[in-house]
Amino acid sequence: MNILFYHPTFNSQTWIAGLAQRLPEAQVRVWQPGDDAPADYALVWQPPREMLASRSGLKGIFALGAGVDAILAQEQQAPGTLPAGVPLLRLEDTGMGQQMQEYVLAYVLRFFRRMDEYQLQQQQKQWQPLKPHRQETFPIGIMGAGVLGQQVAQALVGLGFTVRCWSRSPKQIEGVGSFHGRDNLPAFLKGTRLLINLLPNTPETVGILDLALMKQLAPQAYLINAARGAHLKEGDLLTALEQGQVAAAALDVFADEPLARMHPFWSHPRVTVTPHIAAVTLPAQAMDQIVANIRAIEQGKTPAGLVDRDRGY
Ligand SMILES: NC(=O)C1=CN([C@@H]2O[C@H](COP(=O)(O)OP(=O)(O)OC[C@H]3O[C@@H](n4cnc5c(N)ncnc54)[C@H](OP(=O)(O)O)[C@@H]3O)[C@@H](O)[C@H]2O)C=CC1
Ligand SMILES: O=C(O)C(=O)CO
Repeated sequence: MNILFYHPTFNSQTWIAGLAQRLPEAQVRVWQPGDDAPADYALVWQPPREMLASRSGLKGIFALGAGVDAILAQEQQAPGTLPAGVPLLRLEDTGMGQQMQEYVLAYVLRFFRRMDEYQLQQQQKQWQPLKPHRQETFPIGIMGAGVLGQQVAQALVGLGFTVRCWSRSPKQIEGVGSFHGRDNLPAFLKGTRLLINLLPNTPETVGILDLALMKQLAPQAYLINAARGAHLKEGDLLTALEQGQVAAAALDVFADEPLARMHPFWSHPRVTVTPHIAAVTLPAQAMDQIVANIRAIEQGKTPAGLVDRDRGY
């Protein structure tokens, strides 16, 4: 069994050694330009087109992350990047669920306890208690109720918040209100005081976080975007902040990353910027899942994390 590995920044030796330990029967190699030797599986993130194009014999391509928008966009821009008919798989959780719970809870509590405003008051040496928000009037809405969204919802319910989620198909999540489909998006948004985005970036969801959507939220709403920058109309958020429709935002992802040094988000008093760190790929847990999936495929079983290329996630 031959396995190819390519990631622009990860330490490839960590992955080569970890895969060899988990799959001793495999020969694992880092792809180099010009390498067209046979391979059964490829583990990739932002692969150069030549790595996989017209490569025959692949039984699976593993994206080294949860979101596959980038690799699907590569295929759109350079057809053949992903050989047709080869299963594309993504990481499902592998430690990203807990990280996302931590990230989102940090900002939910920052906004719910008005710590963002106390931080601004401190800069003015202002000793001024503020009227606390109350959970009864602070409903939280999560866009995306998949692997990450559900874990975040359960953590928030555990803290006593009222939580609703929005997904493509109906969901049954204990203690969480469920809305699905575009027709029910207004009902999901109505009254939502804090909105969390955990959607995949697809042709249906790109640009979904625009001013029209923000205006459907409760006044002085909060936004946490930990999904993709492509979801957010950045200028619309600045307008919503200026108009008071949005009180504050925590953003982990941006239309262009790294965020340009001159971007207004860096200095905006009501915007918090983090450098796409909400939930990172953890090699050990990722390799455990990938190896389990390889073994499933070898045994003719259905692996976890299969991507529907047409659907985009
Ligand atoms: N900032 C960061 O560090 C990280 C960001 N991410 C981002 O988080 C995203 C979510 O990850 P994950 O939870 O694993 O993904 P999943 O595929 O498990 O969940 C996606 C959810 O979005 C819903 N959805 C998809 N399309 C639509 C639509 N058109 N309308 C309504 N709902 C829709 C799905 O609905 P249904 O269940 O009905 O199919 C599902 O509930 C990733 O795609 C990635 O972009 C992920 C990891 C880290
Ligand atoms: O896994 C993902 O999709 C991420 O955004 C982590 O970088």
